[in-house]
Amino acid sequence: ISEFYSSTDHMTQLTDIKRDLTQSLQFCISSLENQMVLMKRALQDLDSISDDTSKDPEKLISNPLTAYKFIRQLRNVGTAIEKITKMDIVKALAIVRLQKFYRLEPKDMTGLETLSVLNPDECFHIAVIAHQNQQYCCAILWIQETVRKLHAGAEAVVTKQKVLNLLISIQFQLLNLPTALGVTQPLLDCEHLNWKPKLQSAFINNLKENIKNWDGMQHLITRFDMSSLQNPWQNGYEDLCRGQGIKMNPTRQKKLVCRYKTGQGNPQMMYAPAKEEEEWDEPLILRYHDLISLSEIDVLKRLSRTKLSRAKVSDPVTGKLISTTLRVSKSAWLSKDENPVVARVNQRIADITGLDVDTAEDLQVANYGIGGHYEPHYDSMVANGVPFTERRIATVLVYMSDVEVGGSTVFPDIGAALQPKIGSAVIWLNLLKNGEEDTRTLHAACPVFVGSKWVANKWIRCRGQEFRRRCTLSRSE
Ligand SMILES: O=C(O)CCC(=O)C(=O)O
Ligand SMILES: [Fe+2]
Repeated sequence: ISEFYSSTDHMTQLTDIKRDLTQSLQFCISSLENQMVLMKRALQDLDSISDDTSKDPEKLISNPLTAYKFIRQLRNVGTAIEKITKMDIVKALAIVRLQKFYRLEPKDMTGLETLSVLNPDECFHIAVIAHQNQQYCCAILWIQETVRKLHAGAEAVVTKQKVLNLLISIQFQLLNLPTALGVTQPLLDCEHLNWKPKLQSAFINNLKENIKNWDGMQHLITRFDMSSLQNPWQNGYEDLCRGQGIKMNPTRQKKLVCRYKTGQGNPQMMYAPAKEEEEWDEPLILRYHDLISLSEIDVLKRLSRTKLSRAKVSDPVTGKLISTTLRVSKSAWLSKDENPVVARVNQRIADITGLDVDTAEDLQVANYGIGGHYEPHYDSMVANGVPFTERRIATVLVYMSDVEVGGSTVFPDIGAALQPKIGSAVIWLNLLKNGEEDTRTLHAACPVFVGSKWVANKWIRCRGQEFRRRCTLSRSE
């Protein structure tokens, strides 16, 4: 301050500073007041859902729409705004992914549960997120839903202008000429050099026209054929997730059997035979029922909860672990020294496979939320260029939950789909007898639609199996 006294010029600067400070304070106060209003409203919203939440929290978060709504409401409370804002975008994106995947319209989704009906603002928010992610068809479907709700008289903050604005920009991006031209026509009349305000006013006039004809607008909002949402190179994978395209004829199916497996002289297996079921013949995929108990599952979940972090995949170019939308789940590694239950599960896997698990990777527990998935991939690590001994000869996938809807493990190449069943484990070999990758083992985890999916992976390596599963020079024998 003493520095400012030394010249009048600096004093005038002080008045500028005073003005700036006043303006910023006013701005802060008004935005805080706005936030207060939002927070009070959110509090009311939270109060109105608290009964359902405390009654059955799992149920609330296991439905894509109620989970999304819940997170939206939490976001408004104001604490950790940034973190929670990201979460509700992630949830909105998950809804868009599910919708594309299972070819659903918003009304099919909102019909899932009467509780979960979204308000027009929430529908519009999903439309905005879909638009930002270039999912134009989904965005239009959510605009339709917003319009439907506004027409039904639902209360909303979103204005008709906003909805139309978004619709028009999507129509442009989709090159939907009839609608797009309706907006651009007035622009052709602009002759003056000063084009920007003209352009804006033409746009706004057109918007006003549209708003006048709001009731007629519904017909302008075209209906979309959901089959156009299909992504051609994911064909088969998506079908299998929807329960279509399973390639198993009755003659083959009849040959699949169940048996009690007593092991080759393994005393553990003689006392407690494993319930083995053939899920698939070529290549062989086996399922072991009741491989782990509910209480063991509880322990594994508890051990991983504190450690769960976003699952990564290895970058095919650099080999580094990266997080991508190809794999959306959280995972944690559990070592056998951590808890006797981990060691016990490892031992049971050794017993049923007859393979050496001392050389295997730690147990990897994974949890998929709604929309969580893993796109088609191989587990073998052959493509990652790891030495032969480190390749994953076998995968043991333990299901630690049932999944209400979605979440199957599918094999697009062979047309197989495996349903998660709590306590059971499925097993397949990723390598042929000569050590090459068995390309039929390409597999994926379908997006979870309703529920939460828990699995544990045990990847068994080649090292240690030299005398248990001998190599050959040919592919099969
Ligand atoms: O969760 C599933 O169904 C499959 C998971 C999987 O393939 C993996 O983690 O490598
Ligand atoms: Fe896998």
